[in-house]
Amino acid sequence: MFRSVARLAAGKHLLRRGYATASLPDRKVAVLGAAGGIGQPLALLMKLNPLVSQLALYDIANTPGVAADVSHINSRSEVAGYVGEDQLGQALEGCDVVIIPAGVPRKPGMTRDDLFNINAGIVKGLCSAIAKYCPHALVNMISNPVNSTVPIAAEVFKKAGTYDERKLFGVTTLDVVRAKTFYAGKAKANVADVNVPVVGGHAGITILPLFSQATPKANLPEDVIKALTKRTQDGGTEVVEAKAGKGSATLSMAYAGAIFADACLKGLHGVPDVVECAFVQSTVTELPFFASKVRLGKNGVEEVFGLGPLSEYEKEGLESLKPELKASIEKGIKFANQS
Ligand SMILES: NC(=O)C1=CN([C@@H]2O[C@H](COP(=O)(O)OP(=O)(O)OC[C@H]3O[C@@H](n4cnc5c(N)ncnc54)[C@H](O)[C@@H]3O)[C@@H](O)[C@H]2O)C=CC1
Ligand SMILES: O=C([O-])CC(=O)C(=O)O
Repeated sequence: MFRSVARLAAGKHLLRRGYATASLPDRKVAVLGAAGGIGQPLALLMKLNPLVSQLALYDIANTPGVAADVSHINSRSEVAGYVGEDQLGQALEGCDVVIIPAGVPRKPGMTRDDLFNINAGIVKGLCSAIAKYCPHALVNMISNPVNSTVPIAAEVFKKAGTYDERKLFGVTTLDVVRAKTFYAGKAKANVADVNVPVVGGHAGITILPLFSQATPKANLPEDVIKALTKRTQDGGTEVVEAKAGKGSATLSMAYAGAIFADACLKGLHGVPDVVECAFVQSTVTELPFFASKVRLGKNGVEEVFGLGPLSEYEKEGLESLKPELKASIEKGIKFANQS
């Protein structure tokens, strides 16, 4: 990701030794939940991103230490830690991008939806503050269940009169990261060259990798495609079980979150053809939110791409995921409007 920033800088004659970052615009990024398992490595990765000039690290506890630690890294951005609700406004003020990995993670035996009761309220509170302090920021929602937390955020923003569907994203990049890794292994391809779109949502069967569109092409047999699909859908559970009660994916999620935030920043910066999969407001199917490829630009989502040609297996997967995804979206909308 940072290689392409270097290319961008070089292309504009900004690069001599390292980044001529003084020529890059100011961009403030906040991480909400910055002291957590995802938040800490994500804070580190965002500190390394030359497109960030101010990095605000917010949590309900422990952010002063994380911020002091990360702030010693000799990269462009100024880091500040904010702790507790009293400081949330300051953390958010002037933000261009807000990344939300706040909330509880799964333990073995739980579904992402089992996190709803705690995380829905957390996300609702944070989004109310975003509507107040940085209503124009791009919001990258990581907190689970993403299939419900994104609709909750949309409802909160609608009520506040700040909703802009181009600026709200459920981060599904980890599904793409996993699909690429698993596909490269089976296709014997260089993982750096692999692309796999992943559409739908971010939980179990709602995660639909489109291996028929994977590049480079490998013509893998049907049973291998099915196993790859299942492994991608169960990728989160694989990590939850391996961590045996100590949480869910944090390091790979921080990596994925940093890739997606970087794409948002590149879009804001006017870099052309920035395309990532994300869970956004959508008319690609009859569901109001759906993950598919989106083009990012100066206003957030510039274009939501359709699904392209699907295999029979993917068509079946698409039909099977709709009822669950629809129910999760409706659950989020209902929660936001009743409480
Ligand atoms: N979208 C995705 O692909 C993925 C999403 N996740 C989700 O990300 C979330 C966070 O996971 P972890 O970092 O592992 O959990 P964690 O428990 O290690 O960290 C969560 C952090 O959120 C903080 N927090 C709680 N309430 C808060 C509030 N009101 N405001 C600000 N911060 C608050 C906690 O103090 C804690 O530091 C979970 O919901 C998890 O399911 C995890 C992996 C992948
Ligand atoms: O599985 C979980 O609970 C965390 C998550 O969303 C993922 O790793 O994809």
